[in-house]
Amino acid sequence: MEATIEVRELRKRFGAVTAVDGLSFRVAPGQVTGFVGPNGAGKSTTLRILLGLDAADGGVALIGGRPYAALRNPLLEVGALLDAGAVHPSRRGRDHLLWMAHSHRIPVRRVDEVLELAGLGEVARRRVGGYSLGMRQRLGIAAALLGDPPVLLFDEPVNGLDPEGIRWIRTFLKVLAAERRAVLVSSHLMSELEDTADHLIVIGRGRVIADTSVRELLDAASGDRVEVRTDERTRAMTVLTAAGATVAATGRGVLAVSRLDAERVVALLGGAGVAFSGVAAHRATLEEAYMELTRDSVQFAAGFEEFADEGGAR
Ligand SMILES: Nc1ncnc2c1ncn2[C@@H]1O[C@H](COP(=O)(O)OP(=O)(O)OP(=O)(O)O)[C@@H](O)[C@H]1O
Repeated sequence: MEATIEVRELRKRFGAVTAVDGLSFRVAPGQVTGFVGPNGAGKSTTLRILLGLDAADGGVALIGGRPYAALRNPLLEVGALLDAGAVHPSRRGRDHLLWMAHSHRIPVRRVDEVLELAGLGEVARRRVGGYSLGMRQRLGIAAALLGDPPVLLFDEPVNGLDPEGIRWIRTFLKVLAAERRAVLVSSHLMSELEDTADHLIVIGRGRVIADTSVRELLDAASGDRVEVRTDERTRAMTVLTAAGATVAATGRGVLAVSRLDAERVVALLGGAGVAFSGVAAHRATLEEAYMELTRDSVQFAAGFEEFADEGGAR
């Protein structure tokens, strides 16, 4: 099976709320693709439709070129982590996986393999009710990997994890992608995907805002700005503006210069005898780039309280 995820013109409404509004994107194998957007943007709904848990009102959602309902052996074709709290607390971790494996004719040896992969070997025979959130998250990931699927969907996998757990999941996602799987990971926080995602699909109000490599997004957000450190701000501003630059003071002793490259800035300041201690091209952070993209897409329309409630429940 082809390791791809594809969504075309996908639509979904819940009463008056349009959750997904003509969404189209394709996820390629071999890289971690971040699926990012503010709360309520439509990420979970899209993932649920991909997994056949919700029906779309229009468009298609395909795993390896086929809708979920048409997959012959779903566990072998797509793995997903949606809600790590879904396992019954009285059930033991290993038994939960054994039950899943049995119903899909997956050998018992694979159960122990994924328990080891997820770092759960030692607690596998304990009841899930006694697991920490991190352990439950790992169990969810072990379950997703049971059928060794080429396509993986993770909904907010680092939610509520401690720094060690977050580091573990990040590394794990990269390893899974390096094995040529298609890995789609949702998050409402860009910082969670920093250093992990190679590609980003940014959505807002159920629509794609950007479908871009992380590198391209950062390059675009960084623009042609140059930052200059100088104690002679007024003189520097005069010299640079006269040469056609737009200059703004961004902090104590720091000027942001647009429309001139770093080399020209150095030459102009040097030529005019203005002292400066540093000139550097500005690099936007992923968070800055994301804020810029989603500025107009944060959902206010449905009422603040509803979203505050939703946020509190997560
Ligand atoms: N079962 C449902 N019934 C009614 N409205 C729903 C339902 N599921 C989602 N919605 C609404 O659809 C919109 C999209 O929600 P969704 O959960 O897909 O967003 P999200 O991007 O995953 O958000 P978050 O980051 O908060 O998880 C929201 O306005 C939400 O309130």
